[in-house]
Amino acid sequence: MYNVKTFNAISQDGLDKFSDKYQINQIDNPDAYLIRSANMLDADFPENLKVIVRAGAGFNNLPIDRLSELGIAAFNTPGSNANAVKEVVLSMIIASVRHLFPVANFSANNLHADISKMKKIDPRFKGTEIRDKTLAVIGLGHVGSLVANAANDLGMDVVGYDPYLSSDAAWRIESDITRANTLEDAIKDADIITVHVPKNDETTDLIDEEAIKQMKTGVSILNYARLGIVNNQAVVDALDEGKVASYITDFGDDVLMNREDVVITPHIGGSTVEAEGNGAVRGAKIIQRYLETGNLSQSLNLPNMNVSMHSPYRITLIHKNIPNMVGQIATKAADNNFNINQMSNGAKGEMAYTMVDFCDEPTEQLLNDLKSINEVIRVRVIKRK
Ligand SMILES: NC(=O)c1ccc[n+]([C@@H]2O[C@H](COP(=O)([O-])OP(=O)(O)OC[C@H]3O[C@@H](n4cnc5c(N)ncnc54)[C@H](O)[C@@H]3O)[C@@H](O)[C@H]2O)c1
Ligand SMILES: O=C(O)CC[C@@H](O)C(=O)O
Repeated sequence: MYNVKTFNAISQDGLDKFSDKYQINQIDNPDAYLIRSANMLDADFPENLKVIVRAGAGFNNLPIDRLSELGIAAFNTPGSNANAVKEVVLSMIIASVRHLFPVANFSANNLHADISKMKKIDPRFKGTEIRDKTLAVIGLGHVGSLVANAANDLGMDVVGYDPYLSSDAAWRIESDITRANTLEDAIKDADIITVHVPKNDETTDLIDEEAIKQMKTGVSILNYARLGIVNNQAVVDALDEGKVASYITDFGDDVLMNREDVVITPHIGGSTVEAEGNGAVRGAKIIQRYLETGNLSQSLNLPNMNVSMHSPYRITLIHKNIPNMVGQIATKAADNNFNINQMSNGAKGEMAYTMVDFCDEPTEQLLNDLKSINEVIRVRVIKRK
């Protein structure tokens, strides 16, 4: 029996995907965590924990280096909620240029007023169209590429910026979208700018005072990525100066409160029934595959590995990516008189992962010998079903 602990509200669609070999939230020392936005940066992880899946895209709530040191495989589910974010971002762009929030507030507060007269005297009620306006999309991954394509289809002139664009993402982007070589090139002529990058050291304050200086007066900025990618104080100063017209974000902050030129949503970009279902289902599949076969793909800290299990026993080893690990592992097997049926190894950054398949059941002696190899972090035995 495997044990899974969940954090946050995990969609039942995902929980239903676990087979009857899994117990959910029954014990405190589980094999797997399935989480959403729960902050794990300072968490203590139970000794038995082997895998943690963040159902969603952003993984800045996971201490990836520490998880690697503990031999815990980490995953996210990028793309599972990208369509949800695309839809809310496009809604917000249109709501912004048509001033729909102040207009709706006005109507709600003036039920008995003569609205047609107010329409003539209040210039806020005349919006603009998005067609032929320039949209800069910063980050063209799962979310950014969908936003860029959809805005392009609605007649916007779209400029994308992503210095690390993957070839998969490049294929997804419509050919008439302009690709900028620098952030400045992307934002300088934009009427609207939307950020879709991960939060990390490089992207913290990506949109700061200097970046705002390079923008056109009257620009609108959207941040549905993470708090801190846009420097909120710089935006507030630019709103006060009239340089920025509006700021729309999924991440509240004291400096943004009580302003008519700011719209805040409470981190709901990926909160749709479909998106939460997608993330939880993917999470449940990742956990079962990793626990039952050792195979994995697109982990945040370990290499891809996909080898069918033809032998009755498999040992998986998480270790440092240094010379002669495979040699030492093979030698320990030979010293214990174990014949290797299959052996695979891969590396990702400083981490490496080796899977060794045997006909015979691994002995305590073999396992202890493997654990004793310097820089081996975790040794696990999997028995074929
Ligand atoms: N509001 C929400 O609920 C919500 C939902 C989903 C995602 N997000 C956030 O949006 C981010 C993007 O999600 P995604 O699914 O598109 O992720 P993704 O990994 O598919 O795409 C991120 C893209 O950003 C690019 N990038 C990285 N650094 C960059 C930089 N300095 N300048 C320009 N581009 C850069 C990458 O090359 C990649 O193509 C997530 O990391 C997450 O923080 C928020
Ligand atoms: O899990 C959530 O509610 C938000 C997810 C979103 O921020 C993400 O990064 O995928």
